[in-house]
Amino acid sequence: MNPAQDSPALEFRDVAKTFTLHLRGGVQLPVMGGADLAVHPGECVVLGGPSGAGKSSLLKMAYGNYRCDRGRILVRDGETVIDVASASPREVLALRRRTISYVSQFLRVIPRVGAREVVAAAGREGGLPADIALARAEELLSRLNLPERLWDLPPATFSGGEQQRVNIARGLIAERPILLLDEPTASLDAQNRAVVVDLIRARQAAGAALLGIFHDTDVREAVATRVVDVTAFAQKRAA
Ligand SMILES: Nc1ncnc2c1ncn2[C@@H]1O[C@H](COP(=O)(O)OP(=O)(O)OP(=O)(O)O)[C@@H](O)[C@H]1O
Repeated sequence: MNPAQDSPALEFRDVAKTFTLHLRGGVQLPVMGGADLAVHPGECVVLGGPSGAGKSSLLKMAYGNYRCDRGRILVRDGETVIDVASASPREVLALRRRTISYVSQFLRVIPRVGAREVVAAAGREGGLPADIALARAEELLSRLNLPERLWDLPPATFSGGEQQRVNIARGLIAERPILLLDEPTASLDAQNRAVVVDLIRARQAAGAALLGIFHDTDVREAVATRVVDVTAFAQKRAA
């Protein structure tokens, strides 16, 4: 058996995070300490715990948006392992191109770029040839029921649910081995939630490692292979 199959795709080891509020006289806000969590290929680990417990912060640290104060965040990148906690910005950007996708609930809109191109561009950035990226963008947008009349319009004026579907297509088009999902179904109706559940399950069946936050109980039950309550990490934060 290939030992890489058994090793995690993503692993938090003894991770701690305290926010320092510089505009509030440097007030320290400890969020978590001693966070240990491993996500293997083919798993969909769902983060649980009350609002403010640190679920989104864990995802943002794994994506390199937030620094962690202590510990390691190990990402398997092909044959090597990269510690996001100590990686250079250049290494983090390379990981985002090759290895990790992050879907938040909000689309960062690019002015004047149409929805189809927003999605296709994400595919090209992930290494897909232009024609495949375009075809796959169209396939995803139609699967996600985004009306074709909207495909060439910039998503700035789209409804919350329409923007979220463009965002999901953007995050899924490149099929990277690790997928971070921060409430990707928050503004969706039942029909589109079901489509997203199918897309997530397909990525999981293909061997991707998924780590996500889903407040919707039905979605959570449909996709989770394991739920990890982050309250334990919050309890180990600095006093
Ligand atoms: N950029 C930031 N600056 C300061 N504090 C922050 C920042 N981001 C998060 N926090 C604080 O860290 C704590 C954890 O926030 P986080 O968003 O990770 O929680 P969560 O479990 O995802 O919550 P929710 O379920 O409400 O989305 C909160 O108290 C929040 O106020």
